[in-house]
Amino acid sequence: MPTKVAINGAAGRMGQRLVALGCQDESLELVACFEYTGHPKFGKDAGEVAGVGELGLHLIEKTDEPYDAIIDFSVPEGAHAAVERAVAAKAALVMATTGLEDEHKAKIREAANVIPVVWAPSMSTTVNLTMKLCEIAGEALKDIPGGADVEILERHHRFKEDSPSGTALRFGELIADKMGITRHIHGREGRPGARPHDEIAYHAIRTGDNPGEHTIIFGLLGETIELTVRASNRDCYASGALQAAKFAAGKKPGLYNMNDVLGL
Ligand SMILES: NC(=O)C1=CN([C@@H]2O[C@H](COP(=O)(O)OP(=O)(O)OC[C@H]3O[C@@H](n4cnc5c(N)ncnc54)[C@H](OP(=O)(O)O)[C@@H]3O)[C@@H](O)[C@H]2O)C=CC1
Ligand SMILES: O=C(O)C1=N[C@H](C(=O)O)C[C@H](O)C1
Repeated sequence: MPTKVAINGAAGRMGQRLVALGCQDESLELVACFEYTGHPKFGKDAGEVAGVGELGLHLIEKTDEPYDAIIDFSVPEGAHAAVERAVAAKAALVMATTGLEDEHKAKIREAANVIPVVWAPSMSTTVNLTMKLCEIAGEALKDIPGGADVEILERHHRFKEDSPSGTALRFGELIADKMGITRHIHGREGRPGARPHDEIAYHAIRTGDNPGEHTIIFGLLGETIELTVRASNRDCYASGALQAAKFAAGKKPGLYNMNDVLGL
């Protein structure tokens, strides 16, 4: 039986790619495409909005159709609504929206007591693999004589609303955990003085239509290692999210991440 999937934020940049890839995947069935009522494309056919032709699925706010999983790529308020929908439908939730406030995060954790939730700031295989590599680097360099300076650069399209990216923050958390770092700073200006080793600095670049890239620098005295991961388009995130929906549907309640989905 195909996994029945609903998409929240279906008219957005990511929502459109989920519709486009989802309608070609025989192992799943798109059953609902949600947007809020005031959206300029509300009521239109989601396939036409996504540029793949009419699918007979309209951008709606409510449905009586049952679904096994809901995927959310929207905004914090939309994510909040998706959690409520998932719990009410007893469906799995794939949470991809970033820039969430603490109250939204608490709501997701609470939902994981009653439904399966896959929650990750990046659904990309190569990003999640790079996170593993950074954990290895952090562990290996944590006590290196002279210290290793960690700087995280991220580059995204001009329309992105949250900074730094959720992915950059996750890279920082994972590395900080391995290296025992507690100070996180965002950019530098003025005369901050010599750089202490026990800090991670984030730099967010916004330019053009970049679908997302991250560079993690470990700077030593005399040598440097940099790990870069770059999306060529959004399909790496969309296909990861569809895979996560199939993974989570029917699983027992709990919080899962993309390592669980990808077997990393
Ligand atoms: N985890 C991952 O792998 C990835 C995560 N993301 C994250 O996903 C999110 C969406 O990104 P992107 O698609 O580029 O953004 P878009 O702004 O293109 O899409 C978001 C969509 O959600 C709509 N929306 C706004 N409010 C609601 C609501 N209450 N309910 C339902 N839909 C709503 C928006 O409408 P309107 O335009 O009118 O506001 C828009 O159509 C971001 O947080 C981004 O960081 C992105 C890529 C990968
Ligand atoms: O907004 C985006 O585009 C992206 N957002 C996610 C993030 O904030 O980490 C993931 C990806 O980098 C694309």
